[in-house]
Amino acid sequence: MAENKRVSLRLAHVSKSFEKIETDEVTHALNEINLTMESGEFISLVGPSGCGKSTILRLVAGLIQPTTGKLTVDGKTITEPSPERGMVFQKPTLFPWLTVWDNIAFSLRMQGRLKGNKDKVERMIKVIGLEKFRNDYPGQLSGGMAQRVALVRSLINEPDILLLDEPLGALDAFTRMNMQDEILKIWQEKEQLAIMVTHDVDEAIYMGTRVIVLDANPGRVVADIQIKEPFPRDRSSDTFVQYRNEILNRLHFAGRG
Ligand SMILES: Nc1ncnc2c1ncn2[C@@H]1O[C@H](COP(=O)(O)OP(=O)(O)OP(=O)(O)O)[C@@H](O)[C@H]1O
Repeated sequence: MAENKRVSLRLAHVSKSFEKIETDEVTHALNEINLTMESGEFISLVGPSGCGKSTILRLVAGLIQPTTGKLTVDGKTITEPSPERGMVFQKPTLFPWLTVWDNIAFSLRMQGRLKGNKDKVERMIKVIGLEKFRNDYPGQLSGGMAQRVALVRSLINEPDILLLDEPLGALDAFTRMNMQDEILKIWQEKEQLAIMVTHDVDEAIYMGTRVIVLDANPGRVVADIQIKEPFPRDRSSDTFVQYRNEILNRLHFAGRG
């Protein structure tokens, strides 16, 4: 596979408010977020419900615009979605009328790039171990299988920035751990910038090179912790437990508002 372009993502003084038209009520989803993230980093975003984690991903994806402040990739303002920033949602969003193979191949076909790239589709199917299911439809797959398809469907575009919104939230513990390793394998190979929202502190530490803790009302960063452990991480090591305690502590204080 081709090397990804190295990028630098910057959020400068980013705030985002949502206004309810019926009640004039304003939610300050994010307030004054200042962050710089680089290719090769795996960023885990954790924090209490409503602290703006998904809003950060949607801003980076270009699905919404900040109320004030700026998001830039290599100095260029993000104004709209781009295949260079791929998003994977918690609920797998597959086309029910297309087979596994066609779902994965969809974006290549739309861009007229499928011819000559069919081996890429094959490789992705192999990575997720669904060779025998290539001709099945999403309705015939388990939740974990569908999520794997959704993941590689996004990865096939080789995005410079991979946005993961609780991609493993709906999976059972065993599938979830396997998927964590699969995502890490692909990320390590591509050295892209990955930003993942998770509610699971162990997952955040197991996968992240950096864990960012947010608090709500208004959404803001309360801790930015580098995880300096080599991969693969040992969930029961002393250092891992120390990181877990530190992050749980921050979350506890965050939760108290
Ligand atoms: N389109 C919208 N319209 C109005 N309010 C919104 C909208 N999107 C998000 N919000 C509000 O902004 C705040 C942050 O939402 P967001 O989904 O980013 O939080 P989160 O940290 O991802 O939460 P959770 O962990 O529960 O998924 C919440 O109070 C939410 O209700």
